[in-house]
Amino acid sequence: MQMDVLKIGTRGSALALAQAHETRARLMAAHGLPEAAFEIVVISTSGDRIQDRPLSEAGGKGLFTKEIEEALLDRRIDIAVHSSKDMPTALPAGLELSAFLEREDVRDAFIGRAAARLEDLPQRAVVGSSSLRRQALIRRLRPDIEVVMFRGNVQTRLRKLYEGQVAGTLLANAGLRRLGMADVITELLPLERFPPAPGQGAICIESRIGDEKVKTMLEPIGHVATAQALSCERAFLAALDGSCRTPIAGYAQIDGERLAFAGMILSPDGQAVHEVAAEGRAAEAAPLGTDAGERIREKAGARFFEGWS
Ligand SMILES: NCc1[nH]cc(CCC(=O)O)c1CC(=O)O
Repeated sequence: MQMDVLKIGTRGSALALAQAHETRARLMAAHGLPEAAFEIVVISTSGDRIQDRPLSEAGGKGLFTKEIEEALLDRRIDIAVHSSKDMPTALPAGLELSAFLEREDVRDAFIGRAAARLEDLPQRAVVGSSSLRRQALIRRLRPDIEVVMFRGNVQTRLRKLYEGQVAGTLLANAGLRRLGMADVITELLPLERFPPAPGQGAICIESRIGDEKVKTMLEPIGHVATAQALSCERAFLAALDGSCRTPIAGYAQIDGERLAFAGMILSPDGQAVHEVAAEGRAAEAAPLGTDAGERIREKAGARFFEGWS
């Protein structure tokens, strides 16, 4: 019998390909299918092409997903594999996040050259990061440190580090692990002082709403607790209006039927910080996240989100 090939869309970066291969491996194992039952389709996105300015200025998160979502809608691919962290809260009509793979470790990793630990860096050391959240968290902890924009893929960033352009950089532990590069890490940063970005460490799969064949395929590889955590974190982000110039952290932990969420927003210099906590039933993940987002908005005041552009 002729079998349909499931087309898996992904960006072409090493991390994106690792995530697509992991998804394919899980689908093969869950369904006893050969590799030939899948085709990995690499799609270049505007986010991959823009290298000369911060993405938050060029249009933000959607830049990594637009062309891939067009391919989904045009049926050139059947599923798209993404880092949840890079997904906008609003998806195009007709598409949904239909599965989340079990989450990796969510912590940020420090890769230091001048010192193994971030807090042991010399005064006024230069650290590279293009994440608004990481920049603000570093400055909050060490106002003397100079944070410089640091873009490019993981390999490029590490080369710049070892060439001596910076004394250290921060990357997601999850990404380094998926690349088999966790050995470069010199410190795993504690969650309390370095709360992760919403979605960090979780691979999500996007597909067409109503595609029953895909839904059946994905069912066994989806992880319920990760989906609940992500539903809370994405609702939190959406309630903050996705104001992509504001550093935002948010992390939901699931323990059986219970969910605990911690959220934080910061000024870019790390000196103004607002925190929010929520606890409740995992089944109510989304309303808990929305409520946390509304509460932190209220605490901070509308002007907090306008002051930093
Ligand atoms: N914005 C790039 C991006 N998107 C997801 C990850 C890491 C992997 C993950 O969080 O799942 C990274 C790189 C990084 O932050 O180090």
